[in-house]
Amino acid sequence: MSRMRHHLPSSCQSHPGLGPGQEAASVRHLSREVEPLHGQVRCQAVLDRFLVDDEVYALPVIGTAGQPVALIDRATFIEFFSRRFSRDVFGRRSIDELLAHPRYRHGTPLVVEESCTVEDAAQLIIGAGMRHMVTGFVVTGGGRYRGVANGRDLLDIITRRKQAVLYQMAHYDALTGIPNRSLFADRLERACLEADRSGRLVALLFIDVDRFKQINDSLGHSAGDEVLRQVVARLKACARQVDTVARLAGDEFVILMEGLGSPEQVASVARRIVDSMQEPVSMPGQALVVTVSIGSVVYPRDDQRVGGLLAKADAAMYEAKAAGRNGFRSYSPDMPACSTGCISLENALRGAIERDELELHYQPQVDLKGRRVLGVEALLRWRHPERGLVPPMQFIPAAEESGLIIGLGEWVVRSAFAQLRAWLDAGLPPLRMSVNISALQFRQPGFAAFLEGQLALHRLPAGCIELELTESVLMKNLEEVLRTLTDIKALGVRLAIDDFGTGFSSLGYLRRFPIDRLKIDQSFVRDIDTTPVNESIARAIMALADSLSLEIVAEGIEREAEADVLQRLNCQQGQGYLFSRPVLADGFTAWWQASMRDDLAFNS
Ligand SMILES: Nc1nc2c(ncn2[C@@H]2O[C@@H]3COP(=O)(O)O[C@H]4[C@@H](O)[C@H](n5cnc6c(=O)[nH]c(N)nc65)O[C@@H]4COP(=O)(O)O[C@H]3[C@H]2O)c(=O)[nH]1
Repeated sequence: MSRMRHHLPSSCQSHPGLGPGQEAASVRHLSREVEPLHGQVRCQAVLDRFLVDDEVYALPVIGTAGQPVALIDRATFIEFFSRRFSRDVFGRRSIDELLAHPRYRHGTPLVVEESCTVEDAAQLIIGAGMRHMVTGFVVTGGGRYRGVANGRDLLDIITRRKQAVLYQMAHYDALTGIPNRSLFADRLERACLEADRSGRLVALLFIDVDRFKQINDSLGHSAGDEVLRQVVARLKACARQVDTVARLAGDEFVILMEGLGSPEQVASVARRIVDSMQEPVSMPGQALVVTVSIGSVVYPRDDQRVGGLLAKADAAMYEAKAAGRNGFRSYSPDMPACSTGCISLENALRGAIERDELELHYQPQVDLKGRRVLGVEALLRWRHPERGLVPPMQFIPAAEESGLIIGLGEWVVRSAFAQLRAWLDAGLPPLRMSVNISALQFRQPGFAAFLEGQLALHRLPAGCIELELTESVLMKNLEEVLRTLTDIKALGVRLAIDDFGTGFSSLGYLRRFPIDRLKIDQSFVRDIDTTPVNESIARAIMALADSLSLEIVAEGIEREAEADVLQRLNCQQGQGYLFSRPVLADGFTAWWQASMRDDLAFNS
């Protein structure tokens, strides 16, 4: 039996795309030492090892010259062994005879040097055949056998790596490199919890660059960007090392100060910032004086609710602006709770259903080969009277925080079901409707009963409905989640995991939960034709879905080249702007009918 040896690519030691502080992980960390067996040993010994040690997923076989010649994986072996005839045959025969069995296809092992990076190992697996994702591979050090590694652990590491890059993108501001609003919100919450325990104070400084719009409009965006970068450098120089300097949006910054003994320290930092701005900002060919207005608030003195602090610091900042800019105000209760620029999203969202401001947009899911419509995803939009069409990511987090998502989510289910009924009544062919369900909605007692009622009300076959859940929904209270999933599944409704790969990606739950489909997150689909690590991840997810008999759909396909790669990887279903953007029901109906006519014309 021949053995495949793979040489370390030159890129092994470092890898592009890693975030700061991330080092290239090697497969050394993945290997488990498993004593190899010899080909002459009886199969009974293999079975004994698998039965005794739950953690062993594959056993290496060593040839006469001491080189690894095969891997016997648990799943295949146990399956063969437990067949009635095999129990006698394999129990008495040698491993060599087992490996000669035509149905035992996992003989040839993939051999990888322990210093190889996990990304390069993934590439090797792709080259050698995805079965190694299930069987694992042999790890050698200096050419000698060191252990075996599990393909799923490899996938886990690559996914976590990708998550770290996504984390950086999701939590840090790209222009200035400082924490963004989301990371700041997280740190603020933790700082206040700590203050409750320690009895110390937390302060927020809300900083707005004066007349920034004019700078941007007159000098251009790149000059505006440079001003913001230099302002950030000064804010950092004035803050203490332990403080968080974050960018909220545009020209709005915030400094979070924790562990304060008295509020006086806040004013002195604010004064230092105002003073530091006296030095002009140097731009190519000119020097520009930039000033800032600052408002501050102290927790718990000014507000005991974490959620109210930012609005109060903002209100204090507006007072500083109103007093002539280039100055500082600390919050006092006679200031309006919310500044003129601050619109309470939560209040505006309350009553959005009654005011008929919500809309569902529909985006098709197609079969990548024939481009026929297989299903449609309902996506929520809020048509705000002043702001226009608001995308869900701008209001769903607030709706989740306030609990409003439960009412909104029910509205989405009712409306999507009614739309599907309307399409069926209009004589259109049945299609699958996917609906996003938030964690809070999913955890509502009686959620499955609500679904059952809506299915009956709209006379829909349950198999036409698919709920899209994010991984985070599934990760808490596993037993309870499993009960709800089982109740929903009992109705016949399908279940999909949205944004697969970006969350916790615990492979354990995939096996436990009655999931039908995985949606490969769009961050892995983006530029898959030119980004090998995205291709590796998509391929690995596909192999995983295949081994667990799950359907798979790729989201966020924008270009033909991306669709081509996905098809080559055997992904059969896709969704994305390439086929259609999410549109209102009428727009979708027209698009759908046109695509059916094209199909007919093509086939006649
Ligand atoms: N760049 C790019 N984007 C594409 C492409 N194709 C689709 N998209 C966008 O990708 C998102 C896919 O939805 P999702 O992963 O379920 O992610 C959804 C979902 O998690 C959440 N959401 C939307 N509607 C609802 C809802 O009714 N209930 C709940 N709980 N969440 C919802 O908001 C997220 C964002 O929704 P949208 O803004 O509508 O953004 C949608 C869609 O417009 C493409 O080719 N390129």
